[in-house]
Amino acid sequence: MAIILASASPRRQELLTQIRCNFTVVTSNVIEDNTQAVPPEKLAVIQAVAKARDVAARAGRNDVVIGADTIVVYNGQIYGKPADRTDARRMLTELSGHEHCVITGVAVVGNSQTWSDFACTKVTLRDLTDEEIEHYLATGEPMDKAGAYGIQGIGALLVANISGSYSNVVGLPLVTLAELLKKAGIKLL
Ligand SMILES: Cc1cn([C@H]2C[C@H](O)[C@@H](COP(=O)(O)OP(=O)(O)OP(=O)(O)O)O2)c(=O)[nH]c1=O
Repeated sequence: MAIILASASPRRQELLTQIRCNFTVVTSNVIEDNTQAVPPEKLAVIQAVAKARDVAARAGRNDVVIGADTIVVYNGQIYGKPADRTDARRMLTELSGHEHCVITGVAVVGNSQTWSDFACTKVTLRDLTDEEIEHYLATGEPMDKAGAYGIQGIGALLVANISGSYSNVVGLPLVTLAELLKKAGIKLL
């Protein structure tokens, strides 16, 4: 039995390493579509399940595959990874000074079964000046991150408040994941 992380995200790899989980990485070929007409929590779970199942189809029978999908939700809108710098600027301008939700769907696939769940963390960005947004864009950090910021990086300077799981914001809610892995017969602690 081996644990496979179906993710290209270095943050997810770091979080799994942090909890001393032995795993290998196989990236999925799933193309995300944040325009699907389903509630945001469901969208994140659907995409996490799709990523895990895509890799599970190519994995061994006894392997356990983890998939995840992170989105930001504010004012009824979904913010995924920005398309370009203009899109990142728009996201940061809209999120500035407001509380939003970071939702990560997680899926564990093993033994032809799927277990899935999501976590939701409330994050408030402080009021950002146009100059601060430009400086942050210039770091390049926003480009591969949902909502165009990374709480674990320079983006920490944008965050006024967080309520809920921190690892969820970084891309993998570890307590939620541990519960799913337990159902699949894997105890982390
Ligand atoms: C809000 C926020 C998001 N993120 C990241 C986590 C995710 O990697 C990314 C959202 O993109 P995802 O589509 O969830 O994941 P990904 O494309 O990076 O990787 P894969 O699909 O292969 O698993 O945003 C941070 O790193 N820090 C943050 O503070």
